[in-house]
Amino acid sequence: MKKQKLTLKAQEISKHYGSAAVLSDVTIDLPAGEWLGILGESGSGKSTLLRILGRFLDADAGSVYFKEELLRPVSGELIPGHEQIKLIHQEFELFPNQTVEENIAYSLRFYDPEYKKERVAELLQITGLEPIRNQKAKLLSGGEKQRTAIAKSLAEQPDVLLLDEPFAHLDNHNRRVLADAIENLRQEQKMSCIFVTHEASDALAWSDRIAVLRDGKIIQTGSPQEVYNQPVDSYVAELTGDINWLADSTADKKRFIRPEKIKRTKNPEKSKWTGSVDAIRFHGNHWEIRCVNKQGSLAFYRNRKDLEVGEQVFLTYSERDVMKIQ
Ligand SMILES: Nc1ncnc2c1ncn2[C@@H]1O[C@H](COP(=O)(O)OP(=O)(O)OP(=O)(O)O)[C@@H](O)[C@H]1O
Repeated sequence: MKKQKLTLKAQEISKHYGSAAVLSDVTIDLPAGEWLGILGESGSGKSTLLRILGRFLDADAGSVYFKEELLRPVSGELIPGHEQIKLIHQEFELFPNQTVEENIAYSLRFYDPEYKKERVAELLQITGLEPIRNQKAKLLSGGEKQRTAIAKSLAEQPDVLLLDEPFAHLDNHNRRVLADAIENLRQEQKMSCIFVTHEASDALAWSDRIAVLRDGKIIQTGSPQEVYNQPVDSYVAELTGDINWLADSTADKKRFIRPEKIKRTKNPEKSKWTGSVDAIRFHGNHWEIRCVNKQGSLAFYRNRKDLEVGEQVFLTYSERDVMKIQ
């Protein structure tokens, strides 16, 4: 195992709002350079956790360390936050009447003008904002605001970036552009990042490691592949993708399989599941075929539409791909 120092460490963080527990004993390790995705449903406590990590909110119990330094409580301080940990809120906090370039340059107002100019140009390029550098912030789309806020927060090269739902409310085009900007950041800026999301596909695509947050508790941490292929329970299995419960599941041993692991066979002797097509749905890059028999239903994917509703199908899968949860 690689010996690596942590940039950020949160230890046994708990937080209540009134009598409601929002976070319970949350422990998070962020090694230098890692992108950690926190995946959880709406209301699971993601934003609260980010605000505690960014020093905008105090936990009721637990500690946050930045490179071995225990962070002081934030309440009572005039300016919350931390110089090396930048939190980008969902509201972005840009100056509406200033241009993209002016918003970014503001973060560097105490720097040498020559350096400021170079750094702003670099940030505009990394985040793909160069073509709209002179656009006023109030006229930007959601995705452009998001990228400007990221560029502004990166200006002083913080060690840790905290992103609250970076892809929320973006159309496909803006998601693509932001994704390219993030890829550039990962490669060129070498910073650590914690981002929270309720979209499994974003967490799976962008994280080195994922922590699944459910009702304020971390219930699984692992690589995207581990969380997807070896979920600790049916909640994580269903949160991270489509699943088919197999009819031989029992109360104390549930068995399920992802639709992409199921194959069609023309040979009835090789079939593990026989039924008829009940519905066909087009998803752009694949077709979802939903089949039924007396025991239940099963969905699988095809990359072309070679079946009709009502048609009989023989399906097979490898026992290796069946996931089992006690
Ligand atoms: N200032 C507050 N006072 C009281 N309750 C709050 C406060 N802030 C958040 N909550 C509650 O705490 C819970 C967790 O909120 P939080 O915003 O951290 O969740 P989230 O996972 O980020 O949700 P979303 O994905 O919808 O933004 C929610 O039930 C929310 O209503």
